[in-house]
Amino acid sequence: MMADPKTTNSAATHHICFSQPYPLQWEEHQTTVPVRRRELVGEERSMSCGVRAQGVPSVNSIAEFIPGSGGSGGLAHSASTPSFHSFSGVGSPSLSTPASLGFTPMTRSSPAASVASPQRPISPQDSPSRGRGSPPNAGGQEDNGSASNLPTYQENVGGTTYFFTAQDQAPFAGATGATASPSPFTAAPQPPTLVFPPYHVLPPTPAHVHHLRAPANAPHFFMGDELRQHLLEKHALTLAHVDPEQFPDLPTEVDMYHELVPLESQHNVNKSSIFGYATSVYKATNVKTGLRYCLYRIHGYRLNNVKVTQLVDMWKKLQHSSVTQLREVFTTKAFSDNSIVFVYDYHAGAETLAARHFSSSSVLGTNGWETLANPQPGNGASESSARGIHKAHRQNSGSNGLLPESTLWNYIIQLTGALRTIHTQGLACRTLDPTKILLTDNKSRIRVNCCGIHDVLNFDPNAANPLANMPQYQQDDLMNLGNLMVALACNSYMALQRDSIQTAIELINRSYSRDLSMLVVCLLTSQRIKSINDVMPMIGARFYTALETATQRADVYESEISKEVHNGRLYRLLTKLNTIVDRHQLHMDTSWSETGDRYMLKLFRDYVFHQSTEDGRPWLDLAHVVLVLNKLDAGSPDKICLMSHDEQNILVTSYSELKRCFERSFAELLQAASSHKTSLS
Ligand SMILES: Nc1ncnc2c1ncn2[C@@H]1O[C@H](COP(=O)(O)OP(=O)(O)OP(=O)(O)O)[C@@H](O)[C@H]1O
Repeated sequence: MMADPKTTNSAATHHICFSQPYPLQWEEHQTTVPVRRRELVGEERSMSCGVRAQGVPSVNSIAEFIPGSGGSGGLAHSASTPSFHSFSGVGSPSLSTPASLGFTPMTRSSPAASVASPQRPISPQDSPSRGRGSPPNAGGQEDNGSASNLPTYQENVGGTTYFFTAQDQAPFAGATGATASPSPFTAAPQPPTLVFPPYHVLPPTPAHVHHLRAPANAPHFFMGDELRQHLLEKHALTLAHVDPEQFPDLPTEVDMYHELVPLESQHNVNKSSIFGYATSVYKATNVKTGLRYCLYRIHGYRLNNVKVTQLVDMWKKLQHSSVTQLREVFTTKAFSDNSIVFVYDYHAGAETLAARHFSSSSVLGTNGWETLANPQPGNGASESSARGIHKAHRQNSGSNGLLPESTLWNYIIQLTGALRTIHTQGLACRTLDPTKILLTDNKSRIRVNCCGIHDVLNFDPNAANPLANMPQYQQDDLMNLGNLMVALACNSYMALQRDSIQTAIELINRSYSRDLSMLVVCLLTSQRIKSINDVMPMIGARFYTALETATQRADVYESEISKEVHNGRLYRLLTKLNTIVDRHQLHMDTSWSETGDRYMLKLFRDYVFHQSTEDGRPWLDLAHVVLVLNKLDAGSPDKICLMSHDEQNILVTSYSELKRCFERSFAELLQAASSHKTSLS
């Protein structure tokens, strides 16, 4: 379907340039190209190649966007793709940051800031001009700031400094009789100039990430389902409340915390085997900051010496990614007793190692320990031993019901990292127990929990030096690490019983590499391991594996974030657009959203979201939405044809002009909003 060239007059096309000030009636801008179908709107791609944004669109180029005109029979714009090269001859639009549009930008760079004008490609050769006063360096090179932009050199001859350019150098050398030799000042080869896309578009997943995970159906515009699900679960848990009627004993406020949520199914009225007191754990919200914390309450404890604050302060300062951070300690009567509360960072969805690896029944039971400890013919571990596989290379894969060796090393590396920091600070962990180690972030991260509680509960006010026993406690940490590894490797607490430990070591010896069993034996006997630093050589190259895994994970996360960074920007754009379009009234003016800039934006909104195919079906194409919103955000000089609701007129404009309409309209809204506030106050 072609538009009739005869119906387009020059006066009308002049108005298309929008050189006249607003507000204008929309009819003043219109071309009088009659159209017959709603799908007639489209983008004028060809004009971006040479015609300036202020130029007059040719009738042919308008007709190019009429569906079917090219014989394709579909929507012309659905096939449109951005041509980054088409901007080179066109005046670059004045681009503004999202902040200038009124909202605080979330991203570091705005489309404008990061999109280099194609007319002045970014070159790393740029340097400050001499006029700015940077003194020339002897023998150095600097920009002379002249129009020719030739580099200037300096040379000191007999106390006189001569400045010359590379061009001058040959005659200069000749005049002084110097031998012609290759100049050390020869200008470096120019690196290729880069042409950046004129607006943000999401690049494909980086190849190194794509080939890492590569699920064939991974969403391209949004983060992967697995990560999304994981984050949503954490958000939900962080925001979860409990019905106060279900917990009538729960205080509404404890010190600076409220919205308490018990993290255990029932209060642990039995004394904790670790601390010797009854304990309760709650998620709570800080009243001032709204941040979520974990309150670890020790029932019926009366603090009677404030000297302990010295140790508490040391723990508060200690920071490590594998230690749950202690924030503060206070006593309270809010629970109708004397309780002491330790406030730690809250990690949504955290699970203890005990819950993960030793189910509640198996903590007391054997968890298959008997079978594993006394292998029968047919048991995988004994068979591999019989075949004489070299132990140094054997790695338990987990197929025999035991934990994979890689998991154990992963735990060892994180736990020894935590211990190293704790011991370096002169403290000791004292809680290396499966119930006091948290698994977070899809079970890949572990954190030592409840640090500092022992130090407070067992504080001796009469001790001259509260840190005097720390070396002994640090040795205990190493022993406890050995015990923890035995329990995890044997899949049972039973292995730690005095008469079982030898059998447990044999099982580890049979089922895991020699390195692992050596490490466990050394930890339990304190033979070769006198301090946590002695463990490091025994871990050896496995650090590289851990580093590699962490780096790969960081790569994947960065790739996922880069998808969402554009979504966040477009979300802000859409939010603003919707505050303008179809607004019922502004300053009691009910026609505000139907005239001038706002009318243009309304037609643009329809162009983005409400198009139909030739046979009347909704045309839904996310790529189209993303593309045109990006062009609007960057103020691209590309042309766009909008159609009136009565389908009688089309309007040719550019994204840069639409962006100006958008900014003016939103500024009006902002002004109206703030003036209203002033008048109210
Ligand atoms: N900092 C924290 N962030 C999130 N959840 C936590 C945090 N600390 C503890 N939890 C959760 O609270 C629950 C109870 O912790 P607790 O230390 O009491 O474990 P436990 O197995 O009940 O130990 P005990 O037998 O000594 O009472 C655990 O499920 C744990 O996941």
